[in-house]
Amino acid sequence: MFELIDEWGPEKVVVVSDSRTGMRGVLVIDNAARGVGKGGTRMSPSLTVAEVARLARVMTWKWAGVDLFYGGAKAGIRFDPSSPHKEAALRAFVRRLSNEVPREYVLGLDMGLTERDAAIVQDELGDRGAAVGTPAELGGVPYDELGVTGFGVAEAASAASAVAGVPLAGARVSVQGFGAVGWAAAKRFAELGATVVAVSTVDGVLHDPSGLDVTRLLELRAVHGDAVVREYGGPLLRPGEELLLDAEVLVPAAVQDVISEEVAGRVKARLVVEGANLPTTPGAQRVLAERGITVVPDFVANAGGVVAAAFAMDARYSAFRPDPGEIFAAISAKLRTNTELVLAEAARRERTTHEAARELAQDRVRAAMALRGRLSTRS
Ligand SMILES: NC(=O)C1=CN([C@@H]2O[C@H](COP(=O)(O)OP(=O)(O)OC[C@H]3O[C@@H](n4cnc5c(N)ncnc54)[C@H](OP(=O)(O)O)[C@@H]3O)[C@@H](O)[C@H]2O)C=CC1
Ligand SMILES: O=C(O)CCC(=O)C(=O)O
Repeated sequence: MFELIDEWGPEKVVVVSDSRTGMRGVLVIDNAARGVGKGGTRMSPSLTVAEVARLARVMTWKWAGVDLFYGGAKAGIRFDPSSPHKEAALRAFVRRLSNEVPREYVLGLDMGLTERDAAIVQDELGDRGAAVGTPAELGGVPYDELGVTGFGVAEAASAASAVAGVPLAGARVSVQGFGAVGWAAAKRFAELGATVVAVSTVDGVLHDPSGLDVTRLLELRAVHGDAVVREYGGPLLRPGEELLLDAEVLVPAAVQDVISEEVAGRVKARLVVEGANLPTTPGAQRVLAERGITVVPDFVANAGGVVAAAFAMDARYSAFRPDPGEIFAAISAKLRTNTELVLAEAARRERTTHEAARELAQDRVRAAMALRGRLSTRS
C-alpha cells in the first residue's frame, strides 16, 4: 500500500471489515490541506483500495479546480449494491469508521449509493454529524436526483464547443452510462439542442443515428431503473461500441479506464467530455491530444457534484434549504469559467488538458500545504 503514497498523499488510509455482513471498506483521505476530506462513497462488488486511492486523488484536484475549500477524499465499500443486505453493510461501514466520520471525512454519493443510502448513513451517525446527498425530506440536497453532475457535464461541453469547433446545436452525442450522471447529461444536452444518438448501461448500447427520444428514456428510467435500455426496445450494440460511434461529442459517464490508447486511436468524436472519474488512461489522453480531439478532464467536467455537495455542507448549519435554481446557476458559472480557463492554459502551455488542469489545481494545493507547513523539508 505504501506505493500509493507520493508528495500529495494519501494522508490516511483506513481499511475496515465486518464479518457478519462480509463488508469490506476503505477510506482514503488524499490531501486535506484545503479542508476536511470530502468525496462520495462508492459501493461495488469489485472495488479495490487502489481504485479508491485514485478516486481520492481526483477529488483533491476537483475541489482545488473549482476553488472550494474541502480536501480530496473518497471511500469505497466492496459489496453488491443490489444485495438485500446493503443497509446492514452500509451501517457496519459507518460504524467501523466512527473515529474518522464525520470529523475527517463527510460521506457523499458515488456509484452504487443513492439518496436513500445517504439517509441511512445520516441515521447511523445520529448526533455525531451529517451525510451529504440526503433526501429533501431530511433537509438535504438530493444531488443525484437533481442531476447536478450531468447538467454540469453538458454545460462544460457547451463552454468547450467553441474551442473544439463543435457547435452543440445539432451535434450528435454518445453517452456511456445512464446512471445519475448519464441521464442528466443526456437531458441537458437535449435541452441545449444536441442530438443524443446513443446511451448505454451494462446491458448494451441503444443507438439511433437520427436521435433517441430522451424524454421517453427518462420516463422509462423513472419506472424501470437500470433496465431502461432493454425497455426502450430495438437492437442493442455491445457495451463499448458507444465509444466509437459516429458522433461529434463523446461522454464517458460510467466507469474508469474505458478509453485506452487503443480505443483513443479509434474515437470519432471531436470533443470528449469526461462525466465519469478517470475514464481515460494517461496514454489515451496523449493520443487524443495528438489527434486534435478536445478533452474536458473529469475533475473539470464532472465538478457539478462537488459544487452541489458544497451547498449541502452549508445547508447542514441552516434552517433554509438551498434553492436548486441557485445550485444549477453556480454549477453553470463555475464549470464554464473553469473549462474555458483549462482549455486556454493547455493551449498556452502546450500541455494536454489533463496536465494543464492538474497544474492549475496543484498550485492551489501547494499554496495551502506551504501555509500549513506541510511541504517536504527534504531536498
Ligand atoms: N454521482 C455523481 O454526482 C458523480 C459521479 N461521478 C462519476 O461518474 C461515474 C458514474 O457515476 P453515477 O452516474 O453516479 O453512477 P450510477 O451508479 O448512478 O450509474 C452508473 C451507470 O453506468 C452504467 N455502467 C456501468 N458500467 C458500464 C459499462 N462498462 N458500460 C456502459 N455502462 C456502464 C450503469 O449501468 P447499470 O445500471 O446497468 O449497472 C449505470 O447506468 C462514476 O465514475 C462516478 O465516480 C463523478 C462526479 C459526481
Ligand atoms: O463529494 C461528494 O459528496 C460527491 C462528489 C464526488 O464524489 C465526485 O465528484 O466524484
